[in-house]
Amino acid sequence: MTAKKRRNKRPALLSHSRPTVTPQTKFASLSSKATRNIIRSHHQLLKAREKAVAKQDLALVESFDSKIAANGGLESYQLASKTGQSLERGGDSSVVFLEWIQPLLKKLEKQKKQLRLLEVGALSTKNACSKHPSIDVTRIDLNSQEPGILQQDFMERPLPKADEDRFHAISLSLVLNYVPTAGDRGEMLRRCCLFLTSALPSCGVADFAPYLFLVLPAACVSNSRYFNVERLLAIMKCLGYKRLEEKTTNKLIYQLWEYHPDSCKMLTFRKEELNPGKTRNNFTITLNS
Ligand SMILES: C[S@@+](CC[C@H](N)C(=O)[O-])C[C@H]1O[C@@H](n2cnc3c(N)ncnc32)[C@H](O)[C@@H]1O
Repeated sequence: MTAKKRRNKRPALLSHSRPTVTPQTKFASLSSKATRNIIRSHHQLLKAREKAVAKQDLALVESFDSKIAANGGLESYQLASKTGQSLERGGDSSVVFLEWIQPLLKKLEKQKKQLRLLEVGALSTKNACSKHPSIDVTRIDLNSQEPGILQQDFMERPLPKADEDRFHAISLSLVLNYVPTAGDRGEMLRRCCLFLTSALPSCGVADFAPYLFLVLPAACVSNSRYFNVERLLAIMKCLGYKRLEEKTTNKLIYQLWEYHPDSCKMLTFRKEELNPGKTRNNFTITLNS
């Protein structure tokens, strides 16, 4: 086997989190590499910072903060991610969500009703779900890029007091992999349950169950030492989610889950080696019962 062929066989890295790029201009391919580098180093610095936080090493935390800032911080990371959303870089993930819920949207459209969607980690007010007349989108992000995006940490969003404050769907597109610790990722999935409602405005759909739209870099589930699709299914099942749809590309895995609160179970999932291998990444999600 030639060296080139061997290189091609190497498993994907987590940071290569965007779908394959159609060959464009020289400039586009250069900046695709640049955006990947920004995304990768931001993720690496965040993870290293989190380890320093766990060790309570304040000097080290500060040094990582300076490095993150020197790299352009969350702002540069968001710009790089936005470039990833552009058409020539694989596009807007909400298009996949819309395709999957098309039949429901048609019914809502006929009745002039709307689906309430919470988009966590929103970078734009102009993506496909924002343009759909039957979707009322609430957008939040740690760092708002536009007036239509509320600057808010989902983990600190006040819990709903009434059903009108809950949503028929939540989008977590490339957000969970941004969360630096495995336990916080599990808590984010659990917290989504508290914001979901099955009380859809009557539009001829019986037994509506709310949705969670999840997008992750494919390598999180296909090439992690501590995680795989079976583990994701087990965690989601125990939280009450049932998988409806799944699509995998070279770079991303998209999933549509339906939430059924009655099927929740209290189980613990710890970090454990599931796929040994030197070239694998360390992504995982843990859950405490
Ligand atoms: C890679 S970008 C994803 C953007 C977009 N959803 C997409 O699919 O391209 C991840 C975004 O999630 C946001 N984010 C991460 N954790 C969050 C949290 N706890 N609450 C709100 N936003 C969060 C980050 O600020 C960042 O802008």
